[in-house]
Amino acid sequence: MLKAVVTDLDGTLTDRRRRISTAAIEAIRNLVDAGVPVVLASGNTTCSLDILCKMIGTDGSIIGENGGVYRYRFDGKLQVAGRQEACWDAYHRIEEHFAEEGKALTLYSPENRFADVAFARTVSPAETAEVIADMPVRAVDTGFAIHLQYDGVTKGSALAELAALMDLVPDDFLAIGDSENDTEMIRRAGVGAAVGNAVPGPMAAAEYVAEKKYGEGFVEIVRKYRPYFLER
Ligand SMILES: O=C(O)COP(=O)(O)O
Ligand SMILES: [Mg+2]
Repeated sequence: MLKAVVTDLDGTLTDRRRRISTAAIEAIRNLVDAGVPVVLASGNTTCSLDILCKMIGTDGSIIGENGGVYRYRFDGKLQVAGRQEACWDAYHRIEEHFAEEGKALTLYSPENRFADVAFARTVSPAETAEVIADMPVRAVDTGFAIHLQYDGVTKGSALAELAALMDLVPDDFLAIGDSENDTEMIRRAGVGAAVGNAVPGPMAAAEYVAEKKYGEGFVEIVRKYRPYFLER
């Protein structure tokens, strides 16, 4: 029996251009109205997730910064995991490395991040990962940005912590995603699923891969597993 949903945002509820699927929003509202909690789990910042939760109509439970922050409901305390200083050390080394090739990096909303460091995919994600291979920080390519995150911190580790705050366990969740940053969450959830546009990592970890892509894939997955939810 499933009790809650945890879903990625970019590439799962949105398309390549980050336009949100209205069908996916409807599917989330139907779940919420049936008493099924829906958690947004993203590489995005807390403030951007907050606006989305309000407008979609969830209770504000979120995982942000790829697991670096999480919070139960709007009025819960924001929990911060990992070590952002270590991510900044890694960032400075990457910055120097690419500066030698004449390439400057573009940071994404550093003023709103408490745990990770994110920047534009204007440099090779693989080369970025190599530059910091000996550091306790991983470079994660989401297809939308490159994120630097402290070892062991993932959407999956945050799911375990957040589930406890919700009086649940990861096994109670249906998890849905599309990118490398979703693999651990998909693996740890009771049921892990990937949308049709997913990259190989989360696809291999998923027990079900949707035929459809992006928001339509999300809706397909929710429909498939709807009978397994306990309505409250
Ligand atoms: O912030 C990103 O780079 C991607 O965000 P996502 O985890 O919602 O796909
Ligand atoms: Mg994504």
